[in-house]
Amino acid sequence: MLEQINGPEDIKRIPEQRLPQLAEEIRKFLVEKLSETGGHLASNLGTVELTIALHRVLNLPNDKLIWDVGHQAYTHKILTGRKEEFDRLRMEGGISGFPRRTESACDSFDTGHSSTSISAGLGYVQARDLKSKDYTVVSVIGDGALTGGMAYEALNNASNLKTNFIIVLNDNNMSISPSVGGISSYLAEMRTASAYTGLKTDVTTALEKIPGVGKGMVDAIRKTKSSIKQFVIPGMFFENMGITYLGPVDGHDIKTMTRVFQDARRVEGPVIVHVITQKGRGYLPALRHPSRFHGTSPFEIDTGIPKKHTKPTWTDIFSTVMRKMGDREPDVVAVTAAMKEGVGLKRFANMFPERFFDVGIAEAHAVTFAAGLSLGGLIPVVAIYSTFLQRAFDQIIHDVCMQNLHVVFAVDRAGLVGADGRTHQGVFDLSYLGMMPNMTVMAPKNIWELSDMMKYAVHASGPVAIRYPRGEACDGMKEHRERIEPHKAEVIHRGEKIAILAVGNMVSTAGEAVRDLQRQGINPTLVNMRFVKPFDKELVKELALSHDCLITVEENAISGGFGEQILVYAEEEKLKVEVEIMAVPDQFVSHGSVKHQQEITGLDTQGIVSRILLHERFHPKEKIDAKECTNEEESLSEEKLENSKR
Ligand SMILES: Cc1ncc(C[n+]2csc(CCOP(=O)(O)OP(=O)(O)O)c2C)c(N)n1
Ligand SMILES: CC(=O)[C@@H](O)[C@H](O)COP(=O)(O)O
Ligand SMILES: [Mg+2]
Repeated sequence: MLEQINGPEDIKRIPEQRLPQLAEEIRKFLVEKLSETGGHLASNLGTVELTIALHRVLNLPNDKLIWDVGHQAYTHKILTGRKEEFDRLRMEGGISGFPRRTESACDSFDTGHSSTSISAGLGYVQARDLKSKDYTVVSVIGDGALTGGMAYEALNNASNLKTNFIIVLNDNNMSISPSVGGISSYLAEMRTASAYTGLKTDVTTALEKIPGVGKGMVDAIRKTKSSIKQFVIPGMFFENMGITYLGPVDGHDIKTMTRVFQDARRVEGPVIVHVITQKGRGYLPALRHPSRFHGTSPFEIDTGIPKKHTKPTWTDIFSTVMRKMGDREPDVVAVTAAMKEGVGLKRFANMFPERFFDVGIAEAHAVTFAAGLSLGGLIPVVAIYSTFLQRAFDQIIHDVCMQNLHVVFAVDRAGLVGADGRTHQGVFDLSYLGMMPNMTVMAPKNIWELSDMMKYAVHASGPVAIRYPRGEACDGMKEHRERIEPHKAEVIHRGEKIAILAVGNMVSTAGEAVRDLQRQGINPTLVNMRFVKPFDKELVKELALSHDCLITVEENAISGGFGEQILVYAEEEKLKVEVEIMAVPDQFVSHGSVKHQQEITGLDTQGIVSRILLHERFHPKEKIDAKECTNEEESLSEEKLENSKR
């Protein structure tokens, strides 16, 4: 039946009784495709029927369907004519793992970060009404995403709306790990309440329909604040805010959901449809281990076991350091914003549950909460992905840096992240952290340095951030393990004329480039900066005197990054040295492998070599005389060329 689905209208042509079979075909398709490509499997297995029901009711692309986070929109992509693209899901040139307006007219809003869907949907609604347009707006938000503050700001704002706005709460009782906090308990209570009373749709609406009893009784119930009434009427929290509540509805029953969505379209005002789904449904390994299959690498279908065994990641090293730190440092506590597994705090959480805090998808709160922990005498280690820490920009400045509080930021996934693409690139942290007074920013070159930096950070004072990338950790350069001294860089190799100032993971890449260049008779100096802020000014000054050119290399946006700091410093100090910056150009970098992303941004070994070879004056004399130099510029791809011209 799946072959009949090639565009948004096709789902409406399938007879209703055949839809459950279609749902199973879609699940099989997803498991097969993702076993090869990897991707967000568990959430997508849970939203197959929900998506079918929504597509039966809505008219896309006229109606607007907004997926929160967007990691659960694979069935939506299949139903809107993109199933043939799944072989290249999240690969360079292939479809994104998230909704993209440039990919399809049926994608109404680009997502990737959590808890934005209600705000965006409400914006669409207000624009629709002001411009007298006629379309339905639906925001689909998960119970995990509903732990994010933005969702409440938007609900608060939506509550006095007089026209239709549908919010579907996709409740699978899971974030990446089990959902945490009060809202999770509240939703659990609603599920229990409905099971107890046997009520499957809106109680207040149902009562209103009873002649002679309805409205008065509903008003009385609405005014009552007793916990008994809360128990009897699921959704009272929303109803009290002026948002009609429908549900809970079985999120795998297409027929009932279709009916409820049709009802929801008739509500004049905001309406929440509470849908209960199962994360990982239909594939046993994902059902048993929904966190592990939240985002998966390619796996064997029979067992669910990953196809490729990887070396320890930077996150694994951080995880081990934190576990050991937990034993030795009783004041160290760990904070995550719903990413216990992702940031490697699971073992710490198991060993020191009272010193571990999962605050939900609430990065801004996590940081201010850590400020309080610090003032209370603890040493909080806040582990958040670089891209999500952007959410807490103001909190880091206002609540941590301004009070110069000792908070350690473990900034994971810093740099190019690969398959998640533009929404998740961690390429801004050196810029946004580097601009904050009092902040120390460090980046390790290898696993031992990450461990040493963590120890240094925990014993330091003031805010300290350590940034490290996604993926396999560098276990080379073990012989270079100088003690970490405040703000001091480490000279890896003394050469001449050119000095490469490399940051974090770029040190090993630059090391390879140096070896390559040495074979060509060029012998650059290589420095592991270690501290991006404050950086080693003494050394930079000394290198400026002894070299013609300083080349900075960082996996961060060019704007406001490390290179720009060096440039400004060189100007301020009137250093007679050329400064060149190698960094991520001023553009969003799409999904693909990290290797590809490094290539197109010029941040791979070859990119560094080519950049240095562009300077003919640094070539060995005999080579220039013999005119043996190849014109590297010609052999560069257009993208690389753009990059090297910067
Ligand atoms: C701001 C932000 N923080 C963290 C994440 C990482 N993240 C992606 S999905 C997810 C869990 C979402 O849970 P839910 O909305 O319930 O969807 P489910 O995975 O259960 O389908 C998290 C924490 C994110 N995308 N954005
Ligand atoms: C959708 C989302 O934001 C997360 O699931 C993210 O994709 C995880 O990324 P990692 O695979 O790097 O942990
Ligand atoms: Mg969920």
